[in-house]
Amino acid sequence: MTDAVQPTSGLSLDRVAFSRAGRVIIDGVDVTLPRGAFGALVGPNGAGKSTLLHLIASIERAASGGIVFDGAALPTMPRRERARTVAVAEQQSDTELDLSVVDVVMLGRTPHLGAFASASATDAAVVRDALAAVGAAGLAARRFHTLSGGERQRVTLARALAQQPSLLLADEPTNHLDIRSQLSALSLLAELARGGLTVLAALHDLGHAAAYADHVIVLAEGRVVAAGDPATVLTPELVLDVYGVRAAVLRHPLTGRPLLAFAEGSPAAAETSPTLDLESSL
Ligand SMILES: Nc1ncnc2c1ncn2[C@@H]1O[C@H](COP(=O)(O)OP(=O)(O)OP(=O)(O)O)[C@@H](O)[C@H]1O
Repeated sequence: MTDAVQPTSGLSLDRVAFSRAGRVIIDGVDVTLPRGAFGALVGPNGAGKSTLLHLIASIERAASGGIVFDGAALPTMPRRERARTVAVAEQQSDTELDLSVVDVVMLGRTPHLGAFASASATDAAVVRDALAAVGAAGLAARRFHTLSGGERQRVTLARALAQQPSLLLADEPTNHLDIRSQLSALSLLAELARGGLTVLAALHDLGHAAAYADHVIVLAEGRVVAAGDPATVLTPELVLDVYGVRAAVLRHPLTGRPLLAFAEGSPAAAETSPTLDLESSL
């Protein structure tokens, strides 16, 4: 099941394909994500999530297919314009950068600076706001390479936010974060999406996708096997098919959103893993 509706604005991928060393990694992927939506890209290890984000950001070039954002083809967009449009927060940030945190986040302002122009008070304010948004204001004066994994993750997200993009791609933005920071990062992304930013985040945690995303895209072996709203897509059958894991889908007692519980087991046992309403199951 894939979305058939083409949005007038937002992200649209049309039969995107990519191979590496003769092996097909992305195999005719269609994606539709309206502007201001928080999309979660999920799928098993090696499914092609990071590769797809790289193709959208033009870090790598698709062999074929269309990648369009707000009506403009991203791969052929002038580099500087693309850098003002799309930002990527990667999971593996440059750990050896011997720069202060403020300078790392200021790198996000590069596409907005004139040639040879130095950062303005506005740039400094954007950097400050980005650090505050990710809860990292207190790290501003630190050297980036001295930060912990979770601190780097937040600063990397701040650098992407400082770019003030219209499309934010985040590769496992909760990796390395403690539970409170995971939830803050996800609610920040959801809030930014409500403000009009289009967000596509590769997430491993299906529970996070269910709890925060407007739209879930499931990738397996380089293909989209399901896409749509979390409650429709994240079913026990889908989880079993794609991950080989039994799942029960409950209703979160605090938020009303889907809540997934997992168990290893045989497909036969999965027949007893229905979609449940937590309140009715208690
Ligand atoms: N540099 C490379 N050379 C050869 N194959 C690669 C390279 N990078 C990735 N691949 C392969 O491409 C496929 C997709 O990888 P990708 O990193 O996009 O998957 P992913 O869904 O992000 O995985 P994970 O959840 O493990 O991060 C995998 O089979 C991987 O082994």
